[in-house]
Amino acid sequence: MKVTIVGAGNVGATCADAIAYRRIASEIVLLDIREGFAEGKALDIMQTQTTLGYNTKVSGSTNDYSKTAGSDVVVITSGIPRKPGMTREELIGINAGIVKTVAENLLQHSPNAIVVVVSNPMDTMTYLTLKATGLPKNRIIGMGGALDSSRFKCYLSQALDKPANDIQGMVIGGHGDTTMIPLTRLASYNGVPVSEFLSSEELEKVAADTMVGGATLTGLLGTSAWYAPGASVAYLVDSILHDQKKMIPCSVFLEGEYGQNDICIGVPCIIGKNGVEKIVDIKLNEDEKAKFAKSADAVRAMNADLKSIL
Ligand SMILES: NC(=O)C1=CN([C@@H]2O[C@H](COP(=O)(O)OP(=O)(O)OC[C@H]3O[C@@H](n4cnc5c(N)ncnc54)[C@H](O)[C@@H]3O)[C@@H](O)[C@H]2O)C=CC1
Ligand SMILES: O=C([O-])CC(=O)C(=O)O
Repeated sequence: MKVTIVGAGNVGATCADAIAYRRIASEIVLLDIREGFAEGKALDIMQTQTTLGYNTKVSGSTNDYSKTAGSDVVVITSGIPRKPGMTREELIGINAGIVKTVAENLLQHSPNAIVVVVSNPMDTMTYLTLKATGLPKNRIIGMGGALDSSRFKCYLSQALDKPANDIQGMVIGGHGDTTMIPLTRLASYNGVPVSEFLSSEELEKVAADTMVGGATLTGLLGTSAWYAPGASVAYLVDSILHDQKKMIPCSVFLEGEYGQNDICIGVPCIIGKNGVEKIVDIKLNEDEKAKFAKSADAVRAMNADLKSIL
């Protein structure tokens, strides 16, 4: 099984590393526009094979898409990350052109691939990829909810002082500082609602920290995060390639689900070999429904900026 990752920067290379050492794919191609960069990252990853004990083939390419031919999954991480004080939405001017060109190039060589979009503003870049390529909606998946949910569970585990893997929880809505919706009502500690252990003030703090999780890391690092983003992409690719049918919140095209149309936004999905196999329509309460509608309004307003490129 072959995976191509475009953008061999922080997120792309970390994701390649995780896919390789977890043996999720048999072959990985890293592609970047920067001369020699992807080749260097691929060689460095390949030199962990004997110490980490895997045989996945990892190669790099400087903008030669013929090397990506026949990929089962392609991941788009190319573009610029934000700097402290910026929003993800401010990246649209540069990233939209990059994502559109990269998606078109990838599909010329891998016409049957499932496309995972990571570049920000991710929901709008996912919508752009869908509109620009005309691919069926099940084959375009925006990665954001998997990451936001892992941050949500991390903050919950800290507040509860319990292991993160004993926590369940999901974040839906847009992948933005103000558009994410951590579903605190449905989060649990081994099946017991977290509200049994945390006060509403404590839960509100967990939700607020989750929403600005990416901005907090950007402030600390000077550029945006990569370990958890890379691992979240690997988790999603694993569910696709191994047909795991995991329920993962992903940014997907809605046609009536959650009361929305003509938009890509985060909702719980069953992810398997066909990409998005099902959108799970969970019952939201009135407050959650209102938050979702507001989040969709903000994502739709951002999509309007694509007029000049579509
Ligand atoms: N959806 C999500 O949850 C997340 C999204 N991101 C986004 O992912 C993107 C990448 O972030 P980083 O890896 O930290 O940035 P980075 O700057 O480390 O890497 C980006 C790479 O893209 C390459 N690139 C630029 N234009 C290209 C083109 N036309 N073709 C091929 N490669 C090209 C650059 O040379 C660079 O190596 C950013 O837009 C960031 O905001 C980052 C983390 C999480
Ligand atoms: O914060 C950013 O700009 C990158 C990103 O999407 C994340 O880490 O959630």
